[in-house]
Amino acid sequence: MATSVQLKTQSYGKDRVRLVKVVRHPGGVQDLAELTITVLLEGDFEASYAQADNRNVVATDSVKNTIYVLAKRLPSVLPIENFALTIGHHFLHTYGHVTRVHVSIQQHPWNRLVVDDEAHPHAFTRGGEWRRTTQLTTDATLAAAAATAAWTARITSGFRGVSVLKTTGSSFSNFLRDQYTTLAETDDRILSTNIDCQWSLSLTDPEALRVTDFSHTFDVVRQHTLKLFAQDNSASVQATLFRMADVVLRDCPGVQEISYALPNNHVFGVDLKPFGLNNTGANLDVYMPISDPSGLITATITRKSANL
Ligand SMILES: O=c1[nH]c(=O)c2[nH]c(=O)[nH]c2[nH]1
Repeated sequence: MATSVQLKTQSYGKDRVRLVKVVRHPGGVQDLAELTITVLLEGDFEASYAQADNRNVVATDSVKNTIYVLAKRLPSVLPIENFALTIGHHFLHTYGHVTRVHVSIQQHPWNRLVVDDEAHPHAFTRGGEWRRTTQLTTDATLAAAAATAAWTARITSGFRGVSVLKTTGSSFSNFLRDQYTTLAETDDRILSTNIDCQWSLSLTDPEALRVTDFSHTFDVVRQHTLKLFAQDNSASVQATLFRMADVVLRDCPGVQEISYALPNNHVFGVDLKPFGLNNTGANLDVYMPISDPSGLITATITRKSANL
């Protein structure tokens, strides 16, 4: 039967693969990594959609198994960027009909428990709900075009869900006022957000990827972001976001561009006038956090190209 439709794009694989890897050092100290992983494949899979022909389909169950096998073979799954590179490399090279692999990894924080002032060798406490993240896309067609490189990859690093709040040092005024505006200007408010930050590194070849210290960059970007949040005399979430990006791009020459998504989790002063209480201005100290809706400020900041 002739058909007038065709597959435009596809990717498939396994989502939310959960993995814990323990590294046991001589002497009894053990390390722990907990990851959630997504692997999606692109390539010659049209027949599985259009002709119900599964011969080229690597079962998503096999994709999941492969992740565990690769984790077993490696001494460590950290840093997650290197594990993503191993996974991407594996699928691209094992299956000739796979032309592109997307790998996304989240690392859930576990900190060593401190017992009687000493770091415990094998007990941990969950370090909150934030996650370190990486996204990798590796592409065989690009590699073939480059001819010299065995393969190539685009990789981003980041973190999501880092919850921060400051009780002063934030204002919001001089914004557009029209018939829809009810918000009062403020020169002192609570600023609360969950930082979502992703950056890309300028990596040109597999060797650059291999020697990059992803964890050092992660530490520096996170520290700069949190320090700027605390110290900035914020005129708006937008202005603070831009300053965060500016300080990272100034101090990390390898970072090509950086994106933030910052919800503005509103925490408004409560009107206590009906109770004869002054809860405004210098007397404001009782607030009500609003769960929904929040503002959401997103931006990508990049380097100006040299010839601009
Ligand atoms: O920092 C802010 N930026 C906005 O765009 C905005 N809009 C709003 O209602 N409050 C705020 N705060």
